[in-house]
Amino acid sequence: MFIVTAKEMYDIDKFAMQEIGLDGKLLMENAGRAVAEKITAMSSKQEKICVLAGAGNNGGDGFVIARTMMDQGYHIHVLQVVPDSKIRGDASFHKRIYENCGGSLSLFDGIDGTEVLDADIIIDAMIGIGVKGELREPLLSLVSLINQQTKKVISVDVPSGLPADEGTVEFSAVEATYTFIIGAPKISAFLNHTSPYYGTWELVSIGLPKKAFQLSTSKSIWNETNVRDCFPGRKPDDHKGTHGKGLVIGGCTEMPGALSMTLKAALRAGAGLITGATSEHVINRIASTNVEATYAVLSTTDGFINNDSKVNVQDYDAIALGMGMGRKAFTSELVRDVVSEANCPIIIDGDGLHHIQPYLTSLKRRKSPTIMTPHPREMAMLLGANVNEILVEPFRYASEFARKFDVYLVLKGMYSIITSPEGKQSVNMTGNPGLAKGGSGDVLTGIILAMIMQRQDMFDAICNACYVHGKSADLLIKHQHSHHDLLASDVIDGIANVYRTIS
Ligand SMILES: NC(=O)C1=CN([C@@H]2O[C@H](COP(=O)(O)OP(=O)(O)OC[C@H]3O[C@@H](n4cnc5c(N)ncnc54)[C@H](O)[C@@H]3O)[C@@H](O)[C@H]2O)[C@@H](O)CC1
Ligand SMILES: Nc1ncnc2c1ncn2[C@@H]1O[C@H](COP(=O)(O)OP(=O)(O)O)[C@@H](O)[C@H]1O
Ligand SMILES: [K+]
Repeated sequence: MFIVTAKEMYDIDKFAMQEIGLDGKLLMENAGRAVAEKITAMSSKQEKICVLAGAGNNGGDGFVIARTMMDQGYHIHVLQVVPDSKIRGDASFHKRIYENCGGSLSLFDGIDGTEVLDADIIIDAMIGIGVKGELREPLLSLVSLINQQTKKVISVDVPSGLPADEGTVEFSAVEATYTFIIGAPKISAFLNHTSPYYGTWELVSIGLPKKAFQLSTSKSIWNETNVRDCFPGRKPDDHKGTHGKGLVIGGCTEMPGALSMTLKAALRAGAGLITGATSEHVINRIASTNVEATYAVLSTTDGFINNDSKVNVQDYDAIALGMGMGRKAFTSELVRDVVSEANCPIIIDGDGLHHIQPYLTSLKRRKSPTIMTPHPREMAMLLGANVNEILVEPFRYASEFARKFDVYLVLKGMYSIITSPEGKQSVNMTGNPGLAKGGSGDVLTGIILAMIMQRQDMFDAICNACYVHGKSADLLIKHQHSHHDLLASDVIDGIANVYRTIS
C-alpha cells in the first residue's frame, strides 16, 4: 500500500487523467461511490445524515456520496459550507447531478449549524488534501461545533483542516470517528500529532493505476503480503551456517539483560549461530539462560567493556552493536573500531548510537551496509535536534539522515519508519503500546540481526523484522497478555506464533 504527500497525490491524479485518460468526473464518481458503500455498511436508514460539502473536489466527493446514499433510501441532507459561486470544476458537475436527482441541500449560514446539531451522522467532505494554512471562518467555528458533538463523524479522504503532509503543528481540524482515505494514505495518517484526527481509517480504491503510484512515490506500508512475498524459507539441506553467524556486542554489569534479549531474539528469529561478546561478569550472569549462544570475553574497566581485548569481527555474517554497553568514553573507541574494521553488515542500537555520533561521517566509508535503529530521542541526539522537531517531520529527517550517511535507518515509534540509503521508505503498522517497555528495542535488534543473515534483500529483511516484532506483540495482546503486563521477553517467545502464521 503506497503512502503519499499531497503533491504526490496530485501528480498521481494528473498522470491518471492526462497520461492514462481517466476522466476526473469518473474518479470522483468512483471515490464517492466507494466511500458511500463503506458508510452504508455502518449506518441505518433511520439515522439522519448530514453531508458537509466544500468547494473543491473533496466537496465533489461529498455530493456523489449524498446522491448514492439518497438513491438507496438513506435520510440525507447536504449542507454546503461555501457560497455557490465558489463551487468549481468536477464538484460543480456532481452538485448539479445531485440537485437534478432532487437531493436536499442548504447553505451554511455561518451562524447556528442546526443541520449539524440535528444529524445522527456527519459526513465531512469540506476539505481534503487541498487545505492551505489554518482554517478560515466560518469553517473554523463549524469544525469546533462538530468536535463538541459526540456523534459519529466520518471524514472523506482527510479530516477537514488537517494537513496531508508532515511539518505543520498549528491547525484546527475535524476529529473524525472514521476516515475513508481515497487512493492512498497521506503522511499525516502516520504522525503522532496528526494520526488521532483520522480516528479509525480505511483505504478505498478508486481505480488509480498502480503505475501512477510507482512513478510518483517511494513510500509504502509494509504489510503481511509484503512479508509473505519475501519471507526466507528453509531448505531440507540447510545447515546452521546457511542461516548466518552473528555477533552481538554489548552489555555491562548494570545492564546484562539487554544483551541477553538480543541474543535470544536473534536465535528465536532464525539465526544459525550467535555469539555474545561482553564482559566475563555478564557472561556468567546470562549464559545459563542463553545456552544456545556462544560467548567471547571482552576486557572491562569498572564493569564496562573497553577496547583493550580487540574484538575479532572478521568471522561473522553480521554484527549487532550497542545494547546495554553503557556510555563510557572508552567504549566509544571499541564502537569506532568495530564499525571501521568489520566487513559485514552492522546494526547499531541503543548506547552504540551515542558512541557512533561523533563518527557518523565514517559510516559512508563502510563497504557493507550499516543499519541504525534509533527511537526519536536517539534520533534527536544523532542530529543535534529537538525531539519534537523529529516527531513533526519524521519522514523528512529519516530520509535526509539515511541518504547523508548512507545507512538503513529504523526510526522507531508507534509507526516505525524504515528508510534505505536511497531514500525508499516503508512504514510498519504492527505493534502496540505493550511494546513501550524497556527491552523491546533490544528484541527488535536481535530479530533484525537474524533476518539480514537469511538470504533476503537488506531493506526487505529489516522491514520483515519490524513486522515480526510488532506482530508478535499484537498476537500476544490478542490471546494471552495485556498492554500492561507484556514483557520484552514475551515478545521473543511470541515470534513462534508469527512464524507459524506466515511460513
Ligand atoms: N481527480 C479527482 O477528482 C479526485 C479528487 N479527490 C478528492 O479531491 C480532494 C482534493 O481536492 P481539491 O484539490 O479540490 O482540494 P480540496 O477540496 O481538498 O480543498 C480545496 C478547497 O478548500 C478550501 N480551503 C483550503 N484551505 C482552506 C482553509 N484554510 N480554510 C478554509 N477553506 C480552505 C479552498 O478554498 C478550496 O475550496 C481530495 O482530498 C479528494 O477528496 C479524490 O477523490 C481523488 C480523485
Ligand atoms: N505504542 C507503541 N506502538 C507500537 N510499537 C511501539 C510502541 N511503543 C514502542 N514500540 C516499539 O517498541 C520498540 C521500543 O524500542 P526502544 O525504545 O529502543 O526500547 P528499549 O530501548 O527499551 O529496548 C520499538 O520497536 C518501537 O517501535
Ligand atoms: K474531508
